Amino acid sequence: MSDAQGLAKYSEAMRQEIAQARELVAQLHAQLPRYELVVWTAGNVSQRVRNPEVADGSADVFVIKPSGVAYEELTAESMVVCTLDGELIDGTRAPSSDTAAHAYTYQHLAHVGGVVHTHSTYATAWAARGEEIPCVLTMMADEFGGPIPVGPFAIIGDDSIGRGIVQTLRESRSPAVLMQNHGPFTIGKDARSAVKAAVMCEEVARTVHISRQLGDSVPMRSEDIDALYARYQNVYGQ
Ligand SMILES: O=C(CO)[C@@H](O)[C@H](O)COP(=O)(O)O
Repeated sequence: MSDAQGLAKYSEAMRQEIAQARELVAQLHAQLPRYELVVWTAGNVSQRVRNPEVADGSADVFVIKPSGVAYEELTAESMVVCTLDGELIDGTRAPSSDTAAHAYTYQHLAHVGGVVHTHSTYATAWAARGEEIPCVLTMMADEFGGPIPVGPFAIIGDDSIGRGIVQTLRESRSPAVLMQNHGPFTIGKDARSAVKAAVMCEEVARTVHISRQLGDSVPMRSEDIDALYARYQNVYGQ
């Protein structure tokens, strides 16, 4: 299942980048069950591969998992390659059912290099309530720069989910959005960063939920959130 030309129209350098992305995306998929962010075949990870021959990014592609394949069966070879229009250009199976959402996000957020979707329990419980996760932890200020916002309810099948992701994240520093009644989508400079955001999103969703059972959380000052975010994003681990 590929278009007539497949990857032949891309440079050798880009084909090597795509091969490396297949290896990486296959490995990163294993992190979703490892951190208990998905069950069965739910969830997906993708990474953009930029085409240096077209500066506006319109000729970029991305690597994503095939739809409905068990995590233990995912390999680099089984990963599929799509255009930013969501069209399959190389792969032996149909791409993820969330391909349109990933594609729309890459099309409209040029800085995004990786997208992840999970159904992690606590973050999805907040999504079921349509309630953003308030920024009441320094860990949230570090990673999300504020609350984790809720995106609109959208049914899979067209650009709706992608539009909801983009319109929500454009208004937030957060790399995670809780799509109402569905679950979290995360973005990053690459797929590994987006997977990290998905792991941290579930962690804080759980902690803040538990805190809520014990009483009211103590709000954080915006200036403290800003300072923590700036430190973590620009200094930590450098
Ligand atoms: O929530 C959804 C559908 O929006 C996905 O997480 C599916 O559960 C996984 O679909 P594939 O990536 O296997 O097509």
